[in-house]
Amino acid sequence: MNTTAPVVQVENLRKTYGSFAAVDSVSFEIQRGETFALLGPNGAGKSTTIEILEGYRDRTSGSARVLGVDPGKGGLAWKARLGIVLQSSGESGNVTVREQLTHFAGLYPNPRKVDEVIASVGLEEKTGTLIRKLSGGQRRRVDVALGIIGNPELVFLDEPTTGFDPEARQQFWRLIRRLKADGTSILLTTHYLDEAAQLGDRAGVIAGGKMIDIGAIDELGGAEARVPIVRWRERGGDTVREERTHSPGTLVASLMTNGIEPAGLEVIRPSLEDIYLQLVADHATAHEVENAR
Ligand SMILES: Nc1ncnc2c1ncn2[C@@H]1O[C@H](COP(=O)(O)OP(=O)(O)OP(=O)(O)O)[C@@H](O)[C@H]1O
Repeated sequence: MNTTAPVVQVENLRKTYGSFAAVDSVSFEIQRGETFALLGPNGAGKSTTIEILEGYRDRTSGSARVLGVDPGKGGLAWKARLGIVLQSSGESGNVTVREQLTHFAGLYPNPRKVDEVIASVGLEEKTGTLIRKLSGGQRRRVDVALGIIGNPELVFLDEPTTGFDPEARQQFWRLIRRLKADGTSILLTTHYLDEAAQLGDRAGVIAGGKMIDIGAIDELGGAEARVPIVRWRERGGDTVREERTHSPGTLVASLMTNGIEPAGLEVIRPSLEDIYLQLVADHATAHEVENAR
């Protein structure tokens, strides 16, 4: 196993359906041990990209390597090194949680311990329950458990926490951090930007099949997108004032020297969600302008 080569290498990946490009010239890499979040609006091309990398979907053109192998040609030994949590689960079976996980553990050469995995997704109380009798969120936890039971080197998580309550989401984040600490590489898609910010090392934003930005989570959108906003009320007045500035301290100091005592002072840094929404909106505007030409 080459431990320095990227676990995922994608170059100019393209998937078309007739004249429609669902994925259009997408390139990115994921390094070993890295958590990479693929973000983007509904229909952007995230699942298509992931499904190509999982070997479930053919690509039209471009190159892809997953753990050094072309996913279109990956065999069983390659599949056993991957953990896959699909967007929608087919798990509604007439077997219990433990039976299902024990069955799947038996399919892998080096599985994790079933009880440990059940505990890590918080289903200890449900080990003997039929999967079809679980709630939607609990079933989703079974999907996640099935995705990691084989002790994979690389895990694909396609919207893993949809339907989780806040506590389950926190628990899931702890699980992902443990996987990360064990050196597992992760490709995650999520519509929860706080989830991407919590878990991701880097992220790529896809819109309309194209990668519109890629980078470290705390650098996405560039420095200008991260300028904080200072918001305050002038004492005695109701009007809320706000100003974008690179140096909030200097602004507040100058207000004070000018005799303005700012009440309810807040310094707001744009969240990943703010930055993401701006990126997607800018892309949509640019697209409209291009189409109008
Ligand atoms: N089999 C197919 N035939 C034609 N178009 C398809 C097919 N599968 C997907 N598409 C289209 O490709 C585009 C990308 O879909 P994809 O599922 O990759 O989006 P996504 O980013 O995962 O969206 P979501 O966030 O809603 O899951 C969509 O416009 C979708 O309608």
